[in-house]
Amino acid sequence: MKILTAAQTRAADAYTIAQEPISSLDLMERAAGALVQWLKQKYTPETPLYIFCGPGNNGGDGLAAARLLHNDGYNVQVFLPEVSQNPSADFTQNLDRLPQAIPVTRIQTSADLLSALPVQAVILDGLFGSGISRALEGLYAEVVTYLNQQEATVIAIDIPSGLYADAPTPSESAVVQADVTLTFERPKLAFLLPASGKYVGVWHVLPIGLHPEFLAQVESPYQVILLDTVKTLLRKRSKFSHKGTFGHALLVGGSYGKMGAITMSAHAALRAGVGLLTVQVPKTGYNILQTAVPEAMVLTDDHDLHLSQFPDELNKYQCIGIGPGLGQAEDSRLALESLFRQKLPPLVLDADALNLLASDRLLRQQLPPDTILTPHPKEFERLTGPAIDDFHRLQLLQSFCAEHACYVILKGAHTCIGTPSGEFYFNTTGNPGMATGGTGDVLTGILTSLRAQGCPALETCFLGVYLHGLAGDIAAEAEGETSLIASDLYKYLGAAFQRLSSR
Ligand SMILES: NC(=O)C1=CN([C@@H]2O[C@H](COP(=O)(O)OP(=O)(O)OC[C@H]3O[C@@H](n4cnc5c(N)ncnc54)[C@H](OP(=O)(O)O)[C@@H]3O)[C@@H](O)[C@H]2O)[C@@H](O)CC1
Ligand SMILES: [K+]
Repeated sequence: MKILTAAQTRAADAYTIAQEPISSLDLMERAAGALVQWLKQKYTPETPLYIFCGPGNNGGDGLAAARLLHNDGYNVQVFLPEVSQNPSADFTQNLDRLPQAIPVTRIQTSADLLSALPVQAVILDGLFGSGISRALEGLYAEVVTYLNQQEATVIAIDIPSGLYADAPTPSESAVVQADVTLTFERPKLAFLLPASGKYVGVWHVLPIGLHPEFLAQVESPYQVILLDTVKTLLRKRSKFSHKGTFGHALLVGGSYGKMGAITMSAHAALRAGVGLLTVQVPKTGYNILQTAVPEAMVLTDDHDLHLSQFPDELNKYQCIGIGPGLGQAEDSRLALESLFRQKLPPLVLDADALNLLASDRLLRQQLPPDTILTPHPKEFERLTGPAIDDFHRLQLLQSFCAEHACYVILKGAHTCIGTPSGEFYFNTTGNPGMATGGTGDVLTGILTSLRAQGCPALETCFLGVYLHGLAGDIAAEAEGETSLIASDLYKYLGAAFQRLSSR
């Protein structure tokens, strides 16, 4: 699903108004109707609803929703911060249509704000939407600060007020801290990035019927990965298949004190369906691997404690995953250097393999094309240099992927896949319980396994990150987010595959 910029959203709006055709006021009515439908499913008419409306169309949505909710018997009050400004036409029309029975409080100074709103109340934030053009200051900033102090639930209309949809929000701006954001038609880029996403709370997309022709034609490098896409990538196992049909993967990693990492990758690779798995570890890891993962074949390095070589006959593997628990010994860097000079099957690089790459520019230049790299933001910035903000980090991601013709899976709350041709795909599964040691090792195992089974690089990234997050979500349902540990991810990977194929 494509993500649109604020400018593209305005263009979609205009296109829909012209082509459907529909008046701008009726389109606002449709947006308000979608809000009201969502709210009615969640709250009873007795819930006190406090609707704060700014001067633009976001405020217009709030006013239209106030009327519709009131007509359905809901307990609604409206608050209008009064700042000398030209309100939008649709705001004015909806203010004129507001039933007399709805109490309206005009806020001229912060003294007009009530002391505290009831805890069980719901605040609708309709101050500003995607039309924000500068930092929120003065009375608006005071209203935002007041809203952020309330214990009542805050639901942002379209986007938390003050937040920029597709650019860095000025640091001096007041921004509403929402519990829930009900956004129209498409999520906004700001929802998916850490510095801005923290204001958004849980977000839901409400379709409002923007013109499908426009949405199909508009070009955007930003997309979110949804279930419907991922489902189509799952392959059925044919009756006459055998273990050779599902590829042979090689995982390389582990060092003294870090054998757990490569062990978890191995478990995950097997659970993700690879036919055969070989794991190369330093001698110290032999018994550990053979005992913990009896399904895997084990090769040992000449070195006792860390890796210093790769096995011969690499062409018998369909994918090599390198990095979990590897360590950063000079021997291992030299081994990578000689590996990159060979003709290789597809690679997945993680953890210390990325740190070794970061420390050696020449090694980076030899990175084989189509490699999948899986850094977290710190590992990523070791490769590219520091990012000024989340948007700059995306630019760095784009240029790194283009320069090295590789796929980078930048891990985070909404993991982002960067491609050699400059697109960004954001994942929608996963939860904060997964912020625990070893979950990245599990992802490496899944990706290596899928790639070895013949999945092309981009599809491997889609399926891998989606399944990894989904396994995390199922694990969190069963174990709770706090107690979730990395091994739960491969424990519930089978359930994730099943859920994906049954939906
Ligand atoms: N296509 C869709 O999806 C649909 C979208 N819809 C809704 O429309 C919303 C977008 O509406 P919008 O363009 O009127 O913008 P919105 O944010 O309400 O206000 C802009 C006003 O605020 C002003 N202003 C800006 N910054 C300011 C500041 N810091 N401090 C003070 N003032 C500031 C600005 O003034 P100016 O910058 O011109 O000086 C202008 O007057 C969108 O989020 C959604 O809710 C639906 O109704 C229907 C379909
Ligand atoms: K808002």
